[in-house]
Amino acid sequence: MGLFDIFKKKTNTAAQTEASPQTAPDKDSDQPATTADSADTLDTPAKKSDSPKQKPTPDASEPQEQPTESTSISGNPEPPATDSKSQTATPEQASSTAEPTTTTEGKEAISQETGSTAADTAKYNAGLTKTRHRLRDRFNAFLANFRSVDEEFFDDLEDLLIQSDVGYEMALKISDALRNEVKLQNAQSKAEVSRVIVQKMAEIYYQDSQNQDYHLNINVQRPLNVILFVGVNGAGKTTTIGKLAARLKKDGQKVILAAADTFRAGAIEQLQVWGSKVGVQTVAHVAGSDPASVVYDALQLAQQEHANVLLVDTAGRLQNNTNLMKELEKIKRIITREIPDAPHEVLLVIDATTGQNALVQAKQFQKATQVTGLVLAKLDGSSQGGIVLAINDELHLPVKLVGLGEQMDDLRDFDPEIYAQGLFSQLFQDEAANSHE
Ligand SMILES: Nc1nc2c(ncn2[C@@H]2O[C@H](COP(=O)(O)OP(=O)(O)OP(=O)(O)O)[C@@H](O)[C@H]2O)c(=O)[nH]1
Repeated sequence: MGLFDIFKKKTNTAAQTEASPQTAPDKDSDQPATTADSADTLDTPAKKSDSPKQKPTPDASEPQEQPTESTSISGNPEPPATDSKSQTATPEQASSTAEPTTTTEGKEAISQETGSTAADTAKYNAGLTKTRHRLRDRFNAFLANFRSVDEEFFDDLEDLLIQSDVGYEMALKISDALRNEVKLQNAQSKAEVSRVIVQKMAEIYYQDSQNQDYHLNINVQRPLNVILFVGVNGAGKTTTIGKLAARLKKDGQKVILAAADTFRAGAIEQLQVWGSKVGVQTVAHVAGSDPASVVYDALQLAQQEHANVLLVDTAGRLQNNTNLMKELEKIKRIITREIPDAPHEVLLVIDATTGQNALVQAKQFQKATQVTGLVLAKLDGSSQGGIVLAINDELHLPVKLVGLGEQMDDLRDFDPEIYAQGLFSQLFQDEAANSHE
């Protein structure tokens, strides 16, 4: 049975949950406290132009020197002194909301193919609703104008795919593959052509995904797993950490959080609130203190307490700020000095609603630091979830986790198969309907 048939079969059997996804709320309104803060912590880059076949170019401002910021980074190898200002929130302070929201997951049968439950599939399908509808609408509009399979057809298809955020390279790859396939299968009618398009998109996507390691590098045998979260302001780092902590704790892991986003007072509190909700300790210093010192203290505590996982939040930063990137390097140096094979993951959190900008950000962060994987947050509020295809294809960076809402239970491991199914399932249905024409 081919991939197309597997998808078709699954599409027929899976519950077609089309629940309206939660809308991503407005970005955290907390403002940085200092002017240096606002200069250093840049907003998400401007939206991409709609002009077709415009290959996305990185933000005009490539990495460049910035004026010295008030918190100078010493060139000396640390260690930062253990700070007496260090505060940790105890699990006992956890409120009655400490437990993750109850789901029926435990009762669900686990798919032998993907290891995911039917509840996961339904969650993905719901989260991908906006993306799927956008793709379907564009796809249908494109096919409504179908006359014949000629060069103009393939040009228009490339435009459609680029505008659907699958990425420039991926769009060309799909259209090239289709040229051959349409000839090979002698597809001429609208129904035949649409079937081949969907089939090929799913196949190319699936092939691409085969070379990626989607698994989070957490090894229970390791004395301590350290995961560093990076990304621009408001992407969803803190929320992802909170949700991941809840999941790991539920799995029996001892987790500690490090509030190394000392740039924004609100960010420290936000992480502490998550720590308290989940029932794990959060190591924090006062706002404005050296983030590397927070990480050092958190490493000490995690080792003393025999924690399994340390999740480190960092300040929202854009990669074109050299000082902030140096700060991130310093954090990494301290981690590696304490635990030579750490950090075990550097996860770049990107906001799925930003479409092509997510790809631009990922490219720039990849240049500046060794990102090992991506978290695609706010997939539920995005109509541009096809960006996963572009990121996979252009950066060869695996998406490891996806955020499908703001609640504790709204984080999932990235599952390429359910993702592709969620993205293409509606198109398959349409293709089936078309075939009756
Ligand atoms: N719908 C939805 N909202 C999300 C998701 N993840 C995060 N959010 C929301 O996005 C907003 C920003 O998330 P944060 O976790 O504060 O982002 P951050 O990257 O830590 O931001 P800074 O602390 O400013 O660097 C918050 O309102 C979150 O509730 C998600 O998967 N789905």
